Amino acid sequence: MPEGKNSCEVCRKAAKQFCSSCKAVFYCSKECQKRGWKEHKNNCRCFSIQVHPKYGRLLIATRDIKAGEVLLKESPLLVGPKEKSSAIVCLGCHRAARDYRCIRCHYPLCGPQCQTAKYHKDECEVLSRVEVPPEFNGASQSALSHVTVLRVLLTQKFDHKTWQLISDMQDHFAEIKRGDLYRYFMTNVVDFLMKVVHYEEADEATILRVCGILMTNSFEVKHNGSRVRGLYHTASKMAHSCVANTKHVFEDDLTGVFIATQPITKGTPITVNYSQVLWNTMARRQHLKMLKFFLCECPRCCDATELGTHFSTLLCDECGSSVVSRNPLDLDAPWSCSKCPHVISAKQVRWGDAVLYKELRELDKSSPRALENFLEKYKKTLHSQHRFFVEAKYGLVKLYGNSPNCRFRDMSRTQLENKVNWSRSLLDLSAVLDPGLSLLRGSLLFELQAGIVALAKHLLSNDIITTEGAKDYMKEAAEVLQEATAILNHEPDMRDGGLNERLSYIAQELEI
Ligand SMILES: C[S@@+](CC[C@H](N)C(=O)[O-])C[C@H]1O[C@@H](n2cnc3c(N)ncnc32)[C@H](O)[C@@H]1O
Repeated sequence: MPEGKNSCEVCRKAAKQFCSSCKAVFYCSKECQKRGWKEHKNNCRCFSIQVHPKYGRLLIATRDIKAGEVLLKESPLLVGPKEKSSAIVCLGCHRAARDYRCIRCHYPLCGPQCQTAKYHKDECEVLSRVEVPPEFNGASQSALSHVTVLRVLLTQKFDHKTWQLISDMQDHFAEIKRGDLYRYFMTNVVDFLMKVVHYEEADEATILRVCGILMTNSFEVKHNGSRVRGLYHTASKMAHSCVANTKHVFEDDLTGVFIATQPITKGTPITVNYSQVLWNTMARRQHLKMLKFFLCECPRCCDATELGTHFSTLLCDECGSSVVSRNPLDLDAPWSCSKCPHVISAKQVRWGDAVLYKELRELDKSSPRALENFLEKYKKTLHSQHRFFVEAKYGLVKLYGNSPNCRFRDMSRTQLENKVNWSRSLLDLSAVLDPGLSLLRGSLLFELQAGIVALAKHLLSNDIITTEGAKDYMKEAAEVLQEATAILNHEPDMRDGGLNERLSYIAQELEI
């Protein structure tokens, strides 16, 4: 609660009441608060934008924030196709496009109804200058990457306020000019827009800057079942952390809703994870370096054990103990065993990582057997909480009981116990890497409650536990489900009947 002598924002009299949302502005009475709201509502926020010497602009909490609080709701400045995607989206509504093409520009639409859609209207005239439109069959994943860049460039002409807000965003122009992405952007976007689309209103440097702005600041947004990218003015100022304190969801109208997943203390940064929680340090840092142009040095990245989770840890060939990098911030640092003198070179570790990554990608993820075999095969190579083990176990937790290949009634006691035990151990991991009200925690709790009920049913029908014993399982399952529901209710997919649908499916499968 704010302290000291304060004056009313409206009439300047001494004031004791304050805005309960931002807690930064005072009023002497309810009447003054009502009168002041019209002006205050635009500034009523629980954070301020500050400049950090290393991170640049970022959001800092201006008061203590509770887990679950909505920090920000914001409409996008602009959305459009992703930089790379194998799915071709309709430029009118962003649903998956099939064979229909715009009668004017011949770019993908889902049907005549999207011909004049607001997203496509302005760009259509420009795109219709392309003499031979590119092939839009998903073979070229960047076939539509120039469209979003063009949408930004067109705001210069049609929506100057949006253009100003976007062009104020960080672009990492210098890094792009001297980095690996320069050629890629030149070929796929700059040359295409200048030489094929004959877009003459912007020069090479402006187009490259827009590529950099989109790369640095875009959020991935689900829209009409497809994934597109969107620019959000204030949210784009959030700094990255590999253990972030917010999550975000997008409403049907693309409003971004940013929610605190854990308590945030006044004066500390409000953060988002630009990378993936379930990637290990090597993968996250490479990804951030390549696409966001910085090397993360957060506590998780600095710690070879990834905050004690052993998410990157290998097992020693010689003695079976843990092997971790001597310096996780240096990609070339050797990895050494915690017990014996065995050392593995960074090159060997990277090679092994790439091989296992490929093997896991190529596995049939709908087959429990394939994932179980992977765990068996590498149990002497990877720590039980290594990223790839976690991926396989999480895959199995989601598969067990939820797939026609693996229905509860066909599962063995070991499989049911694994669903429960792995959900619990993954929850411990998520408490460190994605703490609080995260989607990961919500999903794991949901699977845990289903696993507990299924296991209880199995044990009861095989006379391993009594009805009294089964009640304890059900009591725990009910508590776990309550927490899962509270978290998952933030998710648009789950809120609108999705959660009930999943619960009905499980109840049907379990015949309860
Ligand atoms: C989406 S922008 C965030 C806003 C930006 N700082 C600005 O001033 O506009 C992302 C960029 O912020 C910087 N940044 C964000 N989080 C960072 C972190 N944890 N460490 C270093 N740089 C960070 C990087 O330059 C990154 O490319």
